Amino acid sequence: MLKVSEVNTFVGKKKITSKINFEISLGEVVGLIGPNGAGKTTIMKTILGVMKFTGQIYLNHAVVTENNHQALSKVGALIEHPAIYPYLSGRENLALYAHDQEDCQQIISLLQMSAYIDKKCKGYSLGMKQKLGIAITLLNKPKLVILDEPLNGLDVEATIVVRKIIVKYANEGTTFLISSHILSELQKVMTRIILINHGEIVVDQKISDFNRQNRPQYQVQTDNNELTAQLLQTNQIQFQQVNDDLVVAQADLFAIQDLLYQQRQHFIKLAPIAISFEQLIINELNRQRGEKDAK
Ligand SMILES: Nc1ncnc2c1ncn2[C@@H]1O[C@H](COP(=O)(O)OP(=O)(O)OP(=O)(O)O)[C@@H](O)[C@H]1O
Repeated sequence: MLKVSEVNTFVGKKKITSKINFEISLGEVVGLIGPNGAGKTTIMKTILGVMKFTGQIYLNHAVVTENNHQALSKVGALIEHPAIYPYLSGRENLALYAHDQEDCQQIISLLQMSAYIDKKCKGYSLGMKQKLGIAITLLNKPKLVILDEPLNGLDVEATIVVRKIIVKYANEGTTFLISSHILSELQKVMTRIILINHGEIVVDQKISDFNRQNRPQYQVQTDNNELTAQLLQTNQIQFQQVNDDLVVAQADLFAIQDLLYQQRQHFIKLAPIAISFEQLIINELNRQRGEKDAK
């Protein structure tokens, strides 16, 4: 539904992003992740046709250019601060965009804004404004919703409410492109990760593949750890002894399983070593830096 092809974005003559290529399908929740200044907001603004760029962007096969925003009619976006009129109530702000009262009321209820939606926005807290900004993006059954740091200023309950509404809309076919530094939250909703660094995409994977690939080590115990250690040594399979566990590479698991079977030994423990999602991202960025330095 969204195709970004060979996109370079410029501010004046300065190139901000380079050769950006990705495609997003219906109902995907894509987490756009990367360090400060990596180019996440720039990519989002480029898709919205408000940056100078080369390359092609297609939304449902219709082309987006700096001058042609026709294709964006079914796109909701919240980038930086929500555009809210302070002297109107939340409901009046929503009414400026809403085509359908019922749709509008449902969003107010789902985002739990009923208690303050008829009050003037100038009295809203940061989190209340942020929720209203998110509500505006969800009006009129959008096909694509772009959210830049949507959890800014949200408390725990509001964060859960927003998470649930994202999952609900995605299940109904809305596609999301979300950037957030709160990785633990993003991890709960995203189906795909795009990791960007220095204006380039360095990872573009289904989240399940990313997690699987990055779980490289397992803790192993067998019914005779001592013999197993000797067996691994004899067969030149690398391992570390950590307390009662033998720590081995995921890549060696099948070979280890075969050896144990031949020797009539059995696993009594086989557990992936859990690495936090934050750590996985840091590891990946460090790996990229290492590769760059080696060039
Ligand atoms: N208007 C501008 N003029 C000059 N440089 C800009 C402009 N907008 C963005 N940049 C530069 O482009 C790069 C990417 O910025 P961008 O805001 O896209 O990063 P980001 O990944 O969203 O960062 P953050 O996580 O801090 O929000 C940065 O180096 C930034 O300084």
